[in-house]
Amino acid sequence: MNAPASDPRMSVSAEEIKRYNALAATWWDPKGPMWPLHRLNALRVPFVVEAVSEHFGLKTSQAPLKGLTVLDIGCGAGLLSEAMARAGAVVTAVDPAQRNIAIAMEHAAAEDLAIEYIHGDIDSVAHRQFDVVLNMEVVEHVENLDAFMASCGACVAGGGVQIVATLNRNFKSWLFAIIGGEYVLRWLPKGTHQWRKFVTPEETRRMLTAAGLTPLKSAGVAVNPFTRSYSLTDDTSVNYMIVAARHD
Ligand SMILES: C[S@@+](CC[C@H](N)C(=O)[O-])C[C@H]1O[C@@H](n2cnc3c(N)ncnc32)[C@H](O)[C@@H]1O
Ligand SMILES: [Mg+2]
Repeated sequence: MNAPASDPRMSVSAEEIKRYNALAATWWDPKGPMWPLHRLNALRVPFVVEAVSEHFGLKTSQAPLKGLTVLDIGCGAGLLSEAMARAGAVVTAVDPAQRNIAIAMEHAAAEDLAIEYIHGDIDSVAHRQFDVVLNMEVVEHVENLDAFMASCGACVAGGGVQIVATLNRNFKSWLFAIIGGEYVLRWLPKGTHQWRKFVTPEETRRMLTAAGLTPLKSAGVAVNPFTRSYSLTDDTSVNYMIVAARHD
């Protein structure tokens, strides 16, 4: 965490952390600035639960992920972490924005959910392995991405999975996510995303493979600007998710 920004292994940008610390207080307000993430959660939680259950051959039940350890890297104030804990997983969640972790801890306590929250970066869990690593809506905010992805991959236990969700980098994603999302519809605060930090599915697959994982499947995520609802699609040209596994 304290390494200088020029350190080629350092994944955290001070500017990003400042932005996310400022958003922490309203993180859990479904009508506040984080509302798109709340909407997205409604789509991705069932996707994650299904992909993980399928991979581990688990039967769907009230606690479909019971017994699995999950790392939620870049957890924010815990939207996905809490959903995973409710699904029965043993959750460790890490974020470099101190205020996010404070809000996350407070919220989980009020919900009576036991989640291990850590203020730190991927290095704070480098010595540990998990059945599931969730790396969702984070990589487009990270410095030195290859090193970050190598560290995330190393946290996946043998037989485990990682799910990466991010934004593709092409003309359409610039138009939709930056111009549409930040300037026309103004769903996201201006400056939320830097287009050059978006990652193509090919780049994500290459980094997953370099970390010893095998990409299994991918899905696109579409958003309807009128209903503001998210849905799964085969089109990965803007938002997408990739599931990858480490063989035993
Ligand atoms: C768009 S939010 C996504 C939060 C959460 N993953 C979700 O999808 O609900 C991005 C999060 O990534 C965190 N972040 C930024 N840089 C990071 C880094 N280098 N390593 C881990 N997390 C980081 C931010 O603090 C922020 O909480
Ligand atoms: Mg983002």
